[in-house]
Amino acid sequence: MRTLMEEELFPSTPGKVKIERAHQMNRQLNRCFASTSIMFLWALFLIALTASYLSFQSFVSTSSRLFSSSSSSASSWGGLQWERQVRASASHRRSSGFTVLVTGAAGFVGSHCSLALHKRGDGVVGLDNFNSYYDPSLKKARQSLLSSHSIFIVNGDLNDARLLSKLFDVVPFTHVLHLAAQAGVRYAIENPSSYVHSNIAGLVTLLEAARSADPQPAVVWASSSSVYGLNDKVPFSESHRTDRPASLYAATKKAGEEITHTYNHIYGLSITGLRFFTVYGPWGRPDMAYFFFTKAILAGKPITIFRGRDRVDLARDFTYIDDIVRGCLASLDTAGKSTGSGGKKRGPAQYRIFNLGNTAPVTVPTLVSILERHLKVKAKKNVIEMPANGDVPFTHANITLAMAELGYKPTTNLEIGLKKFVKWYLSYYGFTQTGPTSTNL
Ligand SMILES: O=C(O)[C@H]1O[C@H](OP(=O)(O)OP(=O)(O)OC[C@H]2O[C@@H](n3ccc(=O)[nH]c3=O)[C@H](O)[C@@H]2O)[C@H](O)[C@@H](O)[C@@H]1O
Repeated sequence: MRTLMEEELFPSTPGKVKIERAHQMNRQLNRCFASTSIMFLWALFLIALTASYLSFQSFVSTSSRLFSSSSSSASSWGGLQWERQVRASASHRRSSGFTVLVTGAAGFVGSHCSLALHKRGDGVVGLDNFNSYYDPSLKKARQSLLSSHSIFIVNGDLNDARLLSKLFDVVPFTHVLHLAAQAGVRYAIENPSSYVHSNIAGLVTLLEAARSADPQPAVVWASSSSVYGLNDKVPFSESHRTDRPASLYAATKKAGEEITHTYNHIYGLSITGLRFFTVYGPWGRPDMAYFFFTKAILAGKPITIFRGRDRVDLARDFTYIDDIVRGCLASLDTAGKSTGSGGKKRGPAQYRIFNLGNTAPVTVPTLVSILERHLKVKAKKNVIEMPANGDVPFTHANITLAMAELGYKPTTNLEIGLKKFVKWYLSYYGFTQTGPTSTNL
């Protein structure tokens, strides 16, 4: 039995009218088919477009992870949301404000400088690989603090050239404050390659990105008092010998001074190297003696005090963090512009090196007695001869140059500085060492 539809379309006895009607129906159906196919094609096109956008986004973030170096914490960057965060963080609030890329922004000096720059109205974008050289939860806590001031820290490694080039594409940085490094003098015996990775390879990757950037930023970076090595002329002056480093750490910082000179010479990058002298204070580094002595003294555990040959006490020109921050900001303020563009030097550029110290060395036993007083706990002390592991017997900065050119003038002595440190330490860790109790600076 045929259905009515079949009757209409395929009459048993062909006739003109029926054929005409059949053609009419065919045309309607064809029109209908044609519009459905167009809609179908449009739908396919839209689906393909969405799919390719999504896969591009995932490619960007996957490849950024793949190409980032072997930092212990997986980096993540890329995508529109990420670019928006970077741009927002980079925008300055004062007229002619700076736009500064701060490397090592979750570190001790980096977090303090980022906050100080932001507070005076400059734009700051941080970069940090959050490695586990020391407790990453302290780095995360510093990051939270910066984030509460709308400062964004990109999670990535200095050796990730694609990330650096992306950052310079997204933001025309006026300055780079390069503080990311593998720090610590004695750890170089245990893990020498980490110093080469961060302080040599990472530095070169950063300088490559900076010299190719348009505009080229001025670079201010952290060298170290350790470059004076076996120099025994005191106080240490920038013109003294620095060709006898006592540790691999010192050697990589010294190499950094030569490498930055090369980029200044060839590409016209404006360079300021700052030789920091044993920086200490709130939110400090747990690998440094004043920090882990505090932890041990509170826990009733013994501390080891190194002593030099002939029973001479070791001494350091301990420098308080706020003084160092002022020195860093003054260096940025007085930095000349880089002179290159399109990867080529257009004229000579500024190259400077400054000591940032306190000019008042204090012996390690005196440091310990100040801590005992502030903590109101007696330390259990083991005094041993300084092992041959990279240490130097003393440091003492001549800061005449920094005073003249940066207006640098340290104002906090070790007694006051350690009091502030202990206050922060107790509020952050409490007495139990179980974890943070506060995150206020
Ligand atoms: O100013 C610098 O260039 C360097 O300052 C510090 O290095 P350092 O001065 O050796 O600081 P600490 O590791 O805190 O040592 C301070 C003093 O305590 C002594 N110390 C260290 C550890 C220990 O168990 N016992 C001990 O007596 C050291 O010999 C040294 O004299 C930083 O750790 C380096 O990253 C930085 O570059």
